[in-house]
Amino acid sequence: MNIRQIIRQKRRQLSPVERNIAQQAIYQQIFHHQAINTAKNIAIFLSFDGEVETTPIIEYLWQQNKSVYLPIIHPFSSTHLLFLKYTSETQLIKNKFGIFEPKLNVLNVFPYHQLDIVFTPLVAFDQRGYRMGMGGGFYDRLLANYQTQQILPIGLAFACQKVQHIDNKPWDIKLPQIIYA
Ligand SMILES: Nc1nc2c(c(=O)[nH]1)N(C=O)[C@@H](CNc1ccc(C(=O)N[C@@H](CCC(=O)O)C(=O)O)cc1)CN2
Ligand SMILES: Nc1ncnc2c1ncn2[C@@H]1O[C@H](COP(=O)(O)OP(=O)(O)OP(=O)(O)O)[C@@H](O)[C@H]1O
Repeated sequence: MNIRQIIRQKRRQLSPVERNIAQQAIYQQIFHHQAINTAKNIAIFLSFDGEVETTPIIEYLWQQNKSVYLPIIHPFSSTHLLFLKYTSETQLIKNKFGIFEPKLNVLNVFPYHQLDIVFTPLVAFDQRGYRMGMGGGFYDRLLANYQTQQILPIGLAFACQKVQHIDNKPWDIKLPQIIYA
């Protein structure tokens, strides 16, 4: 097994109690986070494969009148993501990876550079903020120029996903913040 598979398995194997305790601590950090509370347009993701459960975060953001967006795999350029507005009315369909995403309606596509916060999924991360994702390069491409666009990417993870050192490649982006517990 490679490191990606090992950490994915560790993440799936967290017990319900461990998962719950960690998630409550993560949610508390988010609910008290200055940049999140002052943001307007926030991209997040729907969890799969044992990722931190994002539904309570989304509920909180809706309550705070934030606009929430979810990634979809770009229909004509399958290496890129698009962000679509997510409301309680949004129709969800499973993408080719088995992850739920909003049904494409061009009216709901939101320009990436207008996002304030991008919650970023990850498989493994290190102290420096380097991350390893699912291997598609989606978030590395997406966030390549985040610093010039006033976007704040925030990684979300369990403590068991932290590793000593990510052997980072030239295209790997370093996350300025990772919320984990
Ligand atoms: N919740 C969530 N949504 C997300 C991501 C994520 O990491 N988490 N992504 C972050 O980039 C993108 C999806 N990236 C993915 C890349 C590879 C695989 C995957 O399971 N690959 C299979 C083999 C390929 C296949 O089935 O076609 C595997 O690893 O077994 C899944 C998602 C967009 N949406
Ligand atoms: N900024 C970029 N421009 C062009 N290609 C890129 C870029 N970032 C990543 N890639 C390509 O994507 C592929 C997958 O990258 P990598 O294994 O680092 O993905 P990952 O970080 O694990 O996945 P993700 O970002 O989707 O969570 C690499 O082969 C790389 O060539």
